[in-house]
Amino acid sequence: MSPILAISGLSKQFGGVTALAGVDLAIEEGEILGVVGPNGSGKTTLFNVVTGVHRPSGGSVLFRGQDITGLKPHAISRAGIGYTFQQAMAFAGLGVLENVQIAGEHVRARADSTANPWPTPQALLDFVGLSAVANEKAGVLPFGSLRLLGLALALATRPSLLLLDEPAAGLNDRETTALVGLVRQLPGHGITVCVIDHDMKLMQMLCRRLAVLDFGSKIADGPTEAVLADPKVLEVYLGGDL
Ligand SMILES: Nc1ncnc2c1ncn2[C@@H]1O[C@H](COP(=O)(O)OP(=O)(O)OP(=O)(O)O)[C@@H](O)[C@H]1O
Repeated sequence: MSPILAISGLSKQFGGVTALAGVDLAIEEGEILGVVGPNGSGKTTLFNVVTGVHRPSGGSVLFRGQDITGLKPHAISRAGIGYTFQQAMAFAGLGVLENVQIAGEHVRARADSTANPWPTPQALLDFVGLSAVANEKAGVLPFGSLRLLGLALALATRPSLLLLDEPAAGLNDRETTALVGLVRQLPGHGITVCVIDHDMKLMQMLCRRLAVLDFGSKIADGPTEAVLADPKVLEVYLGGDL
């Protein structure tokens, strides 16, 4: 089967800084792929280029065979790629349920008419465990709940590929376990996942495959345990948190 996302030779320069130096990466339909690498290795830039936040300096991104390179974020979202940010992006003054309603409002009627696992905003809140605070203002939610709301907002756009940027940053162990439980269910609902995180325990729990970036280049890509034992990867993390 062809990959849901095929990234080829992707590069991005910021002035004299090479954030991505010709990355090839395929994300297979139905998998949870992890992307790791030291600070500044290009992980967030990779997501930002795929989602249209930044235009690449070179290379291409194919989503289900369609060239989406350099399209605007709204067009990429409409094509079916969702994204959660490191900072939760809810409207603080609006209710939790209202936020989910708004996020789902501009979703195109899907041509493939696949069943929606969460046909209402309320069903999405049930899924992420925030029903009890549906009518609270988003701005009063504790940090962990705000992250879950971020996940609900991304799912409300009905993505078939979801990119998660450090979804567990700042969460306690209980919240992280809850998040892992939710993310693991996504492939069963037809949603492929690609996740960036520094927490290798989290990545081992979530991902069967890891890709490793270093200075904007992919230095490893394969089964999680093999990648974490790869001397090239160990060297990059020497003295780090592996
Ligand atoms: N908007 C920007 N303008 C200039 N340089 C940038 C910009 N965004 C990223 N960079 C640079 O590109 C390189 C890659 O950054 P990026 O944020 O993608 O790394 P990262 O792997 O996500 O890091 P972290 O793990 O710390 O989040 C870094 O050298 C960074 O300083």
